[in-house]
Amino acid sequence: MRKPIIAANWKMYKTFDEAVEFVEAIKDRIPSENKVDAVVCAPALYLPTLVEIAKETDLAIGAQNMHYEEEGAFTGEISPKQLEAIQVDYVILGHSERREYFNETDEAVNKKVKAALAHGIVPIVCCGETLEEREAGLTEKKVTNQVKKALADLSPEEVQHIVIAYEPIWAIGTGKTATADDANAVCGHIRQGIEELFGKDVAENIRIQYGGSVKPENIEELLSKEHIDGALVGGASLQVESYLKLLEAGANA
Ligand SMILES: O=C(CO)COP(=O)(O)O
Repeated sequence: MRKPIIAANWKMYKTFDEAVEFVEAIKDRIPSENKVDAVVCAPALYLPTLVEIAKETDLAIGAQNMHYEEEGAFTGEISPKQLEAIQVDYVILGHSERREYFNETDEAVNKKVKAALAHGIVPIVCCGETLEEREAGLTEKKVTNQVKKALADLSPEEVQHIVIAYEPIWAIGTGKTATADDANAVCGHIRQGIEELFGKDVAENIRIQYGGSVKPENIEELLSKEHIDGALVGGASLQVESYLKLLEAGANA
């Protein structure tokens, strides 16, 4: 059985004080690490502080993006080496907002995935279709292709450490959730694609999250589905009680 992973993606929300207050408020209320992996992916400039506060608790801290180079003349960027040095555990890669607004390509995502793994950071690799693609019946093709390109040239051993997040773009921040059955079907296709590329064991072990308007009211049904192993949550991860309810659902799934 795959352990659920519930990750908050705070995006560009919260001031420093609000972020600190949030992590202080939840750090001793996280369900056991044996039952659920709890992650908060915060704006980069808060990471060292949040890692320090969350130390010796069951909460892990993640970044929302990174560059693939170790270091260099890349003004404004943050490297995997820098994240590793402050003990960041996870990094979200290839989020649709980064692909859309910052021109992130499948090729760049692939380089970032390799760089994260080389630095012991778990990549949460995002994929998902637009509404037009869904209506044209292209969902599975789009999503499996994104995953295939993100994981290009990796070994089965490397792939099993990765987390995939299926986030239909039309469901992000819109209040529209994919039905649990639809989300499960796409996650099942992703798993199938991974089996074809990396074998049955990897496909059975890799965790696939659903993201897109996940909230305490719908998470249980989503997590009850065979191929959904967690959630990547934006809006509903910004309030303490709401995030804790999501974690509870993960721990009980
Ligand atoms: O993009 C998301 C998480 O990465 C989903 O955001 P919402 O939960 O706000 O729809």
